[in-house]
Amino acid sequence: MISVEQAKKILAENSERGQIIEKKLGECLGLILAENIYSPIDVPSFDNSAMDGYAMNFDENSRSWVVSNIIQAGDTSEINIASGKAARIFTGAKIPKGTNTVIPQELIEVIEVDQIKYIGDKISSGSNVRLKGSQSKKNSLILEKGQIFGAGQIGLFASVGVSQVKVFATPKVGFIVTGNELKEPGTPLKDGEIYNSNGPMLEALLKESGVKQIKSYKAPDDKASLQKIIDQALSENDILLLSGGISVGDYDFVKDCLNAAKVEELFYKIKQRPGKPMFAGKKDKKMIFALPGNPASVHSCFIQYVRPSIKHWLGKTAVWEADHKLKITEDIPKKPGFTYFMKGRKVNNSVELLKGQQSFNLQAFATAECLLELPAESSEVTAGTKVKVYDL
Ligand SMILES: Nc1nc2c(c(=O)[nH]1)N[C@H]1C(S)=C(S)[C@@H](COP(=O)(O)OP(=O)(O)OC[C@H]3O[C@@H](n4cnc5c(N)ncnc54)[C@H](O)[C@@H]3O)O[C@H]1N2
Ligand code: MOO
Repeated sequence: MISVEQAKKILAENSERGQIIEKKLGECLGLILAENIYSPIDVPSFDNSAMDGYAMNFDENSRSWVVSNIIQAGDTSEINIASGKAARIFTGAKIPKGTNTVIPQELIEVIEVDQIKYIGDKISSGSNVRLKGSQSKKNSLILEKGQIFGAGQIGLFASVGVSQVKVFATPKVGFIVTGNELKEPGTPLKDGEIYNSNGPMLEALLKESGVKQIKSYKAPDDKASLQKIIDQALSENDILLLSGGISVGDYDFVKDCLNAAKVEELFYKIKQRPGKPMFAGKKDKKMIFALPGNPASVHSCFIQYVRPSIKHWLGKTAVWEADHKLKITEDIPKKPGFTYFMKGRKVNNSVELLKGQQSFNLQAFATAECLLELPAESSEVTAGTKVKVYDL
């Protein structure tokens, strides 16, 4: 049996990265940028007006002008404004030659149809002009690789005209739930049967982790059927998860079947609670995680081992570290020798333990915000001690 730290080290050394592929900007939400992006143009690409108003060559001594032109946003013609003249102009429209300033229309009095007068006192030369290149200079670095795509990044790239970028491909992930006792929610239960909660939970965890191609499989506790499904799922996916059947019972066939499928073992059994009998393996570049069937073990092991491996695949860095170190609000007794992962909630910059920590019990996950880690060596962790915290 290995420690949590050893298990994470082995996975960090063996995790794979997705291929670098080209994607249309509109398909990049949630993906990781795999190249530095330089602006192909100046943005704005021309000096333009920040206000609806009037453009003129402003100097402190002149306060009235004759309006000679009207310039709309999108007008591409070359317009020259003579000295003493002004142009009626609108937000986003190109600043015409011969002008350097825009006065908003609220500060202008129209004396006659084409005669205007400035009635304010705050305007100076250059006011309300958005200069060429003031957002992004041509050829300047606008985003470094490794950033995740959200609306902000997509908006920025669109503004400089980038329509296609290099990103890390997302993995195809399959998960197999094993167990004769499983029924789907929405169907009646016989005594001795339970609802399959791991399946829907794993699907949601995968989606939350940024996986887009997900296949689910179901296997009975029968070696030949399980073998067939494992072989099929291995051929169809980059990452394979299993729930259940990895412990020592007479019907726990997952490990034997993975061996038969030539999955190389990275580790089996971790000194942790919950999730002791977890298995991780590899076949070529495919990652395989067999998660102990108890639902809270599935969730906890996913957060500790599967999610970081997926994030690494997606191109993220520093995926194995805790998100915070926070004080616990109460004494927590524990047995030394095992790392504990416990469901908690953040309160005033500390973390509070939730009720219902058993590995069959999913209630705490409904209100949990994080997992807190109690170190293997300690026998009791006293209130006020800072512990590692992982956001859910
Ligand atoms: N003699 C021993 N027995 C057990 C040990 C041990 O060390 N020695 N370890 C225990 C621990 S810890 C865990 S965790 C479980 C892991 O067992 P398996 O991975 O073989 O899982 P199963 O036996 O198939 O199921 C365990 C439990 O979880 C329920 N389950 C399974 N799949 C689902 C699902 N999709 N949705 C909801 N619940 C599910 C299943 O009904 C069982 O109650 O082994 C302990 N035993
Ligand atoms: O450690 Mo096992 O994962 O249920 O309690």
